[in-house]
Amino acid sequence: MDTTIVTPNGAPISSRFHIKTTPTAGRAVFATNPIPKGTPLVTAEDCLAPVILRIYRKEVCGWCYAYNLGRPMPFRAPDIGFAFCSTECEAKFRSDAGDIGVQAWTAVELLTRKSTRRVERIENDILTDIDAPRPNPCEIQAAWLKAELHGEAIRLARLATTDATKPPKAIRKAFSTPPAVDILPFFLSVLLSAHHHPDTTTAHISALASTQTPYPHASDLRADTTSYLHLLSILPLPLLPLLTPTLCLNLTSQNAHNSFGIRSSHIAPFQSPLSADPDGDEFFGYGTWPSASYFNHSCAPNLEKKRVGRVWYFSAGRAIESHEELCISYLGGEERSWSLDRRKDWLSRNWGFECTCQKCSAQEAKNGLYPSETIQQA
Ligand SMILES: C[S@@+](CC[C@H](N)C(=O)[O-])C[C@H]1O[C@@H](n2cnc3c(N)ncnc32)[C@H](O)[C@@H]1O
Repeated sequence: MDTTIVTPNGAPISSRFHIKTTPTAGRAVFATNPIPKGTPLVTAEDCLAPVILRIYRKEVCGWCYAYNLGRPMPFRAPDIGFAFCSTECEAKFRSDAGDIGVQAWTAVELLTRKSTRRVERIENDILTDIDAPRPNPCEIQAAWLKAELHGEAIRLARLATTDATKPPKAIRKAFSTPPAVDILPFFLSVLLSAHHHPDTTTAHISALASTQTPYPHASDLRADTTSYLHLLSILPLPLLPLLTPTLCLNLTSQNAHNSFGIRSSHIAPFQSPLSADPDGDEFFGYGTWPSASYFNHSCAPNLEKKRVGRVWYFSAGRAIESHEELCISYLGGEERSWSLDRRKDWLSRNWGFECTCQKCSAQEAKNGLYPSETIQQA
């Protein structure tokens, strides 16, 4: 077994564990010494590319992701299209975005609101596409090349100072397709992070595991290229040099392997968020935390994870031996009790990998010996 120790950009550093390459599951985190149950291991505060789905924007705080069982958040910010649980959260959002970020969110909100009625067309698009094969790397490259050429025309049009009352042709052509309302914020939040933290953002994203075929359907690829063109058409000019097809494609490729769901967590009144279930049912968005992205999945995880606001906490769920791999579960709630076949199928379809965790490997070995009995119990 390959035992090379690696230190990817943005990965956590600790005396309790290190990151090594594995033969079957990319890089993984291993204990360097025995770890007692309950030991805190990683606190991930580096929330990157958070997306709160548009349909939840009024119910979920745009900064700390608080959720009050579907009731609207008390502080609405219609200019930027978010709602907040407190004025402090709104102030933190605005300060993190900076003036240029607030301008950018306002531009995205205007575009999204103007075109909400046309969004139905996107949904129909997805339905027609559902049985089509995943776009392959050549198709992906061709689509982005086409977008890049169209994008060049938009950049030139925006740089040319003109008094024309009508938007230039390249921009009108981009707007002939309705906006992908949940992709625009995904690209924009990373773009702002890259603008404010140029040294770390792209380095941390590029270090993450990625895939060459991140788009489940051709409509997902179209949504990305369209969002690129829409953002080029509306964002403040100083952000445009950072917005490139490479950035967008890298983001989507890495997101497919590293995003954490932002869920309701079933926080009942008076329940401490630390004791809530982080995989609670309601899925209202997702985000990437690079420092939390090196834990592989296990169907019998030895780590527990909790999200409190924008921070994920990872701790030992049981006593862990030296050299043991530290794993979380990518399955939520009841999915953890599914059969071996159902778990494997779900992980393969949603995450794109064949699970090689110890529990699955042991069950498969057993099934090889006694197939019909053990599949029922898995
Ligand atoms: C969040 S990343 C984990 C770190 C990753 N192994 C790396 O090299 O950066 C998730 C990816 O790791 C791999 N992975 C995680 N758990 C796995 C498992 N149980 N079996 C096989 N591959 C796994 C898959 O490629 C998955 O998409």
